[in-house]
Amino acid sequence: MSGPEAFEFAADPLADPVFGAASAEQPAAVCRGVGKTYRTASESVPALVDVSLSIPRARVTVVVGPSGSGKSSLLRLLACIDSPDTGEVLVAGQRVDRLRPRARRRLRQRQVAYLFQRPGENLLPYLDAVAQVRLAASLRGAPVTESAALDLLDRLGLRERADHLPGQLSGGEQQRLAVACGVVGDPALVVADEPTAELDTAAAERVLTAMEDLAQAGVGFVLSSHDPRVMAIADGFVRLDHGRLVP
Ligand SMILES: Nc1ncnc2c1ncn2[C@@H]1O[C@H](COP(=O)(O)OP(=O)(O)OP(=O)(O)O)[C@@H](O)[C@H]1O
Repeated sequence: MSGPEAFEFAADPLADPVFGAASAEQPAAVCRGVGKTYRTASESVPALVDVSLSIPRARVTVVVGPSGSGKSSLLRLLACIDSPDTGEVLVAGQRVDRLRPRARRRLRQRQVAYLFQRPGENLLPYLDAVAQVRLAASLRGAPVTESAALDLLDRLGLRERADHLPGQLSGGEQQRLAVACGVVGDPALVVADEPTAELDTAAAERVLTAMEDLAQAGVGFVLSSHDPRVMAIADGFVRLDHGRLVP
């Protein structure tokens, strides 16, 4: 069989290994029976219904589905930005839904990177590229030397831009820099909602190649997209429709 396959997410997520110390075999994230409903004054919108899945490390997972199917809601839960109403979310083996706000922030800081669609929103305007990478690593509790930060920028084709501020970089370069900041310090998970939405074809392809390459080091990438170029780098898919997983 050729091409990416759906992971066996829904089959038996409870059969994952015991979630103790972080390990390469441990999934980057797991959802078990997750439900999320948005309540407004006039209605309740069930955005996710009984979602069980596992996001592996060292792979690119792409969340697909029609508009309003719950993709962004799922990514926000995985990124520890939001909490489920029912069920469990584990990131790097820790039950996110049980953590107090401070511990949840710490887990998010150490184990999760969230990339916004607009490249510039991922970066601090007053730091050059190498300083952005070093700050991201320090915030993750895993400081890196200037030379290690430069090596990472080199892998992303940004070595010559190391002393540039975000405003001096193209959108594609900014997004690759954001990917560098996302993966430095070895988080479990990099979450990106429509990461190529603001990029032209060439820039999108370079960002995606970088993600594909860096995933091999062990981080789990989870992306949502309607973009066939993003789907082309997927190792596996999560398909949603009306908030439910579809096979
Ligand atoms: N803050 C909110 N309050 C009320 N309803 C919301 C809120 N956020 C999302 N929803 C609703 O929840 C459902 C899922 O939304 P979500 O943004 O997760 O879908 P999506 O698949 O990411 O959509 P798109 O592809 O259009 O970005 C939709 O019906 C949406 O209208």
